[in-house]
Parts: sequence; C-alpha cells; structure tokens
Amino acid sequence: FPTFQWPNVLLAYAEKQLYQGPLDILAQNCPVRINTTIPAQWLRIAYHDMSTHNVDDGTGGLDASIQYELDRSQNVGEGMVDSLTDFGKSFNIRAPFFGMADLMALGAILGVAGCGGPLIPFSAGRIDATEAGPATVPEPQQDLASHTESFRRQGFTPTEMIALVACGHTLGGVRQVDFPLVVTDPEDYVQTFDTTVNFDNAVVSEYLQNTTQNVLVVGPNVTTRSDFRIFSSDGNVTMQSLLSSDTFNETCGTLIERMLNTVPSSVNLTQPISEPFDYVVSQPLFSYRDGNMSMITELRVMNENPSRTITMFWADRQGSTCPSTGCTVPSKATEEVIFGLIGNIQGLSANMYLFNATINPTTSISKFWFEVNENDGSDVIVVDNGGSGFAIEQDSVFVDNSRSEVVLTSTVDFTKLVIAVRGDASSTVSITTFNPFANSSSPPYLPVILAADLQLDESNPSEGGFTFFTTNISNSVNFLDITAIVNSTTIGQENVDLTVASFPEVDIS
Ligand code: HEM
Repeated sequence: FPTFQWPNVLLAYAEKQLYQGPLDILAQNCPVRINTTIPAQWLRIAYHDMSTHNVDDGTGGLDASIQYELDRSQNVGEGMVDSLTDFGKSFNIRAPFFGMADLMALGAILGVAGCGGPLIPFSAGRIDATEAGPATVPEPQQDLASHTESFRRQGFTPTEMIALVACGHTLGGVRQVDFPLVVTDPEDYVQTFDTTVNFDNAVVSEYLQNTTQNVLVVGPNVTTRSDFRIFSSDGNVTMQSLLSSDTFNETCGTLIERMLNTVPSSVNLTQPISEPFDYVVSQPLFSYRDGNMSMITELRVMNENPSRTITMFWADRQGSTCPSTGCTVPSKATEEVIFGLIGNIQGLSANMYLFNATINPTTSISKFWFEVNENDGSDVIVVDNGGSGFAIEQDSVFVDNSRSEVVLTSTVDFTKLVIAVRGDASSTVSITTFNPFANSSSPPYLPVILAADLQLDESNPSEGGFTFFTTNISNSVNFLDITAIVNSTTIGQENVDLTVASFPEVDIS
C-alpha cells in the first residue's frame, strides 16, 4: 500500500470517502429506484455534466454546472434531481475543498462498482462551477456526424465514442414520460437498454445477436436510433471487441475514468486513488484542562494484526522535557476498520489505533511519529511521514475537544463550540463554518457558509494562560476555519474537521 504524505487534506479526505464514506449505501448491490437503478442515474448525470467540456479551449467538464442546466430538455428526468439530492442533501460529505463535482465522480465510481463493473481509480479536486455551461449534451435525434463532433469536442475519438456509449448504456434505460418520441407506448414506463440490471456487456452481446430491445437501437422511431448509428458506425468492429467481458470492463474502466477526470484545464486533480494508503493519521484533537494539554489522534494501519503494538512519540516545542528519543505513549485502543463497497471488493482489512497523549502545555508539542511493531519477527517500522514527522503547525489556537459540547434540546440540537487561545481576553477569534446541507428545496444545492465572531466563554474561565471563546453552531457543520488575533499576531487553522471530533453530549431538553 502507498504511504501518505501528511498533510494533504484533499487527498486524505478523498481516500476516506472512497473507502470509508457513507455514499456507497446507495450503490451497493445496484439498488433499484423508480424503475431504474441509483447507479444508472449517477452515471448519466456524470456524463451529462461532463458533456460541457470543450477540448479546443479547455473549458467545461465535470464541474457540477448541471445544477444550473436542469431546465434544458437534454437533462430531462427526475434522476437528475434525485442524484443531486443524494450528493447535496442526504449525507454530510461535501467539504470546502470537496464539492458537488467530486461527489458526482465518486458516485459514478461507486455506482459502477456496486453494479459489478470495473473498479475505477478516484481522483479529487474538481472545482464546482457557479453558472451553466453550454448546452452540448448529445441527443438521440441528432445524426452520427453531430455525435462524432460532440464526442471529439469532449475529448473522445469515434472508436471511444462507440465504447463509451455502450459502457453507459449497460445501466438503466429510457423513460416514456421523458422521451415520448423514443418510447412511444404510454404503457411502457421504462425500456431498459439490455436485459440485465448489472454493469456488464449484455448491451453489446444482445446488440450483436440482434436480440436487443434497446430503444435507441430498435425503437419504433428511426430518427432516435442513435445507439444503432453509433454502434454500427465502424461496421461493428468496436462492438465485436467488447464481446470479451474482460475487454469490456477494461475499456469501460479506462474511458469512464477519463470521462470523470475531464475537467476545465485550470483544474488540477489529485493522484488517482486505486488502493488505500497505509499509516493514515487522523487530525489531532486538543484540549486544555487542569494544567495539561491532551492530544487525541488515530493511526490507521492496513491489514489486521491482533499482536501489533504501536507507540506514539512526540517532540516538544522547546526541546526541554521530552528525552531526545521523544515523549511516548502506547496506543490506547484498537478498532477494526469497517471498509465499504470498494474495500470489500478488494478484500481489505485494517486496524485503527487510538492515542491519547498528555502533553506539558508549557513545552507543548511540535511533531509526532510512531513505531509500529508487528511482533512477528519483522523489523519495527518507523512511521514518521518520510522523516519529517507529523508537524503541529501551531499550538496556540485550537477547538477544545473536551470543553466543546453537543447540546441536546427539546427543539433544535446545536454544538457549543469552545476554542482555546494561548493568550488573554484581549484576543479575538472568528470562524467560518461550512455546512454541507443545502437549505434550498431545489438545485443548485449550495452549501451554507457562515462567518461568526466568538465571545468570551463565561462558563470556561481562563486557566493556565489559555482563554476560552465560544459560539453556537449547527450540528451539521462539518468543517471550519479559525482566525485569531493574539498579541497582534494573526494565527489560525484551516479546514478543521469536526467529523472526527468527539465532543461530549449535554442534554438540556
Ligand atoms: C450520443 C450519446 C448519447 C445519447 C444520445 C444518449 C441518450 C440517452 C437517453 C435518451 C437516455 C434515457 C434517459 C431517461 O429516460 O431518463 C439515456 C439514458 C442513460 N444514458 Fe445515455 N446517451 C448517450 C451517451 C451516454 C454516455 C456516454 C453515457 C455514460 C458513459 C450514458 C449513460 C446513460 C445512462 C447510465 C442512462 C440510464 C439512466 C437511467 O436509467 O436513469 N449515455 N441516454
């Protein structure tokens, strides 16, 4: 397994969503929704969103511009809003650096895998558009030359066009209400492209055997037989090659990956993630209380090993109290990691090791690292982030993990956020919070981003040189940025991950 170079918030988060995120619940076993499958809806929306790409000037691509394009006839169908609702309103997955477009790519990858298709590597870092792109989604009544030109503009050759359409049209089908000129019988709610629900090459074999019921091949309306014109455009040479299911899976995996990674030329994606990282450290959580600073963190280690022992080391900021070999603490608890859909397909296992270090607040901590002993005769492994250790950038402003509270009330629960500042009451603290759940009832589903100034916390009087500031935030906030001015110096933290925090609950209902 590759090791992870810390910190890289986007890469760590993308890997976590791929392997341990909640979205795969809607992809596992290719679940049915309104006469199609959720993965079919997700793959279609990803293609339509990407269709705005123009290789000639590097604009458009998978950028979630579809959120502003739903009134176009090209994008008809409730699958579009359903999918956006899955991504934007059902799970707290979106992050300031991980938007709707990354979620659409993740959804397509999980969907294809959930329906038994190839495992597609995931790259993240897409930037969400703030307005519609050009209306360039291919439509079934267009002729072959238009389709060939559309795919060229999107970055695909005529041969790749044939394969990509077959790869897409292995899932789902055509709805009568949305395409009455394609599916002409009003009794027919939906006409599936092939006889199997799964991601497989039945769409190809049934076409070549002339048993296909794909309405875009044999439908009553000759004008809308776009799949027929595309599939047969090279004398069926490409379709013949896809009769091998290995070739089908490989070709589709590569082409769908390219489709998902088609982004405006100004966007840089992360490296493709095709396996989990070994030795992933979770964001440390700090608290100051009774003369001590505590730091909680977790280390994920691939492959379960009940005899493995791990020690965490840290160096202090002043270089005085820790021995030269570092202060140490053994892991406190070990948990089995629950991998989702992709991890199960890859047969993965891992353990999570929890550390709770008590740190002298005066000498504090500058960096930490680990020694991993498998206790199987092999050498002890030093996990030190390629030699540099896992650095704590600053130790003077942090969300206090034991003073902050999740407050349960008889109406709306909220979080009382407490931020500790190494400084006096003249310090100021402000935050910007990110709530992934859109508060609009229809797309565009934009996250809710709010700024707030914190107040001195009356219930947490200053102690040991630390002053505590507070404000109440929604429980749905998953990330926040902190800016503090302490002794005229501005310090802060970006993308503080509240999903890994473990605030105590207080019931006042
Ligand atoms: C010339 C190109 C294409 C045309 C004219 C076309 C046309 C259509 C039409 C008319 C439907 C029915 C939609 C509905 O009833 O909601 C459909 C469904 C679908 N298309 Fe395409 N398509 C094209 C290319 C692609 C590509 C390249 C992909 C993805 C790789 C794709 C993926 C899908 C999927 C997954 C569905 C099923 C959606 C569902 O059941 O909810 N299509 N397509």
